[in-house]
Order: sequence, then structure tokens, then C-alpha cells
Amino acid sequence: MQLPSNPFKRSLDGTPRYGCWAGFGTGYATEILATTGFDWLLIDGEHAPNTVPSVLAQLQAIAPYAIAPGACAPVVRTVNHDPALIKQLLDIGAQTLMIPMVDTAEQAEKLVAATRYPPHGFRGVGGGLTRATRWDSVEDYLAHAHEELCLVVQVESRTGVDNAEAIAATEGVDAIFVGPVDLSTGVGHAGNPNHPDVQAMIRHTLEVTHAAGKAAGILAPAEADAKRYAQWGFDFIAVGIDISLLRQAAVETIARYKPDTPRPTSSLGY
Ligand SMILES: O=C(O)C(=O)C[C@H](O)[C@@H](O)CO
Repeated sequence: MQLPSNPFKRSLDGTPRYGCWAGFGTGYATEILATTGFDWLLIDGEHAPNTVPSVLAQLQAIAPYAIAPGACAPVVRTVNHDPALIKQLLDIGAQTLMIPMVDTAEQAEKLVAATRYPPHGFRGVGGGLTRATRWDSVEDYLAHAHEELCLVVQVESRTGVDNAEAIAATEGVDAIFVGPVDLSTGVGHAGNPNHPDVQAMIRHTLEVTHAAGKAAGILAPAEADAKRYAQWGFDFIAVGIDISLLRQAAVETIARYKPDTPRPTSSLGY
């Protein structure tokens, strides 16, 4: 069979693509999201209770909905930069990886190398053991795998912003995703990603990313933020977090019957 094409990579054509964080760690919840019209889903291995098997279950759950037109594409976020974990996630068939906390071009280069087979990198060969090769039925997987991989690195610190131009220029990096919560927290504006200093850093990162010919993404659960970022030119925007959506709906539902129920506010600035 042919190497499966990567619907996320193919969708990055300058039209804003709207996604949702998938934080429940189950195929069942993520499949529900996949039916709702989001262009992409972030299976979060950094902060959600995910393991390699739970990510696999979610990739399998999304697969029927990841076919054009109207495809819903999976993006998998790792917990760290560990090449062994990256190898496992690629082997189970993740084609788009988002790596948190990338501060330098050197880190970005190592991450690219972790996704490439020798001589272009050091990814180990799983061959017929892996879903990525559809158990060795994909033609010439070793030669072509990288063509359908999409590497998204997160810039979410002052150092990352300072180095964003070099990170974006790194060959093999397809996109930069700004993490506004970590960025604002790290520069002394916890809970206020809309502080003018943070907004200037976000805009700078967007501009240098586009100047390098790469795509830029961001998390913006508040509608006004998402609309502003779309207007600025962000290519992919996470406009919801499933766990928050459930909680908000639950809080609003019970408040209709018990109006005195306290309504907690977000401490994250959205
Ligand atoms: O810094 C950010 O913003 C992100 O990277 C997203 C957060 O990790 C997200 O989990 C906040 O809910």
C-alpha cells in the first residue's frame, strides 16, 4: 500500500485551521471530538494522562475521520524531547508531532534527527512491527516516511522567542506552535497572555516563523484571542480544550437549577 498521507501537513495552506485539545486520554472521547468539525486534534502527551497505548487508541479512533474532504487530523504532543519516545510515537503511526519547550535551534535539529532514518538522522527501524509501516505493507517506507511527517516545535519561553528565527529556519521543522500559558508565566505575567509584552513576543514569533516559510500555531480558547490570532495570520489555532468544554458546560447546566453554585474562573487568562 501507499504511505498514508498526512492530513495535517496537507491542510497547512494559509487557511486558518481550527483545532481542539484532546485531554481525556481515551479513544472514545477523542472519537467524539473527531466527529464535530475540528480540523485537528491535539492528543496531549505532555499534561494529559496519556501513554503510548492510549495515544495509539486515539490515533485508531480518529483514523476514519482523518480522510479528506473535511478531515480531522491528529497531532500528538510528547512529554519531552526523548528520542526513544519519539520513535515509539512514530512507530504507532503518529505523523505529526508537537514537541514542547524548544528553546534553541540545536534542540530543534536533534528533534528532526530523531524523526529521520540514517543517514539523515538516528530513528531506529521498527519495520514490520509497526503500525506506521502498516506492518510492512507500505511500499518503501524507509525512503519516504519523512515526506509525510510534520514536526511542530513549541516556543514557550523568552529564550525560545529570542531564538525563534533560528528555530524556524531549522531544516525539517515544519511549524512553530506558541505556548501562551507557559510563555506568559515564564516572563512574569502568569495568567495574562494578553499582556502587551507577551503579545509582542507572540507576534514576533509569528513573523519570523512566516519569514522562514513555516507555519505558525497557537492555543487560544477565548474567542476574541482566536479571532485576533487568525487575523494576524496564524495558520492553526487550538480554540478549545475538551476538558474545559465539559467542565464549562457542566457548571453552566447545574447553575441553571442551582443558581448559588459558585462559578469558578480560569486562572490561565482565557
Ligand atoms: O503554554 C501553553 O499555552 C501550552 O503549551 C498549552 C498548555 O500546555 C495547555 O495545557 C494549557 O491548558
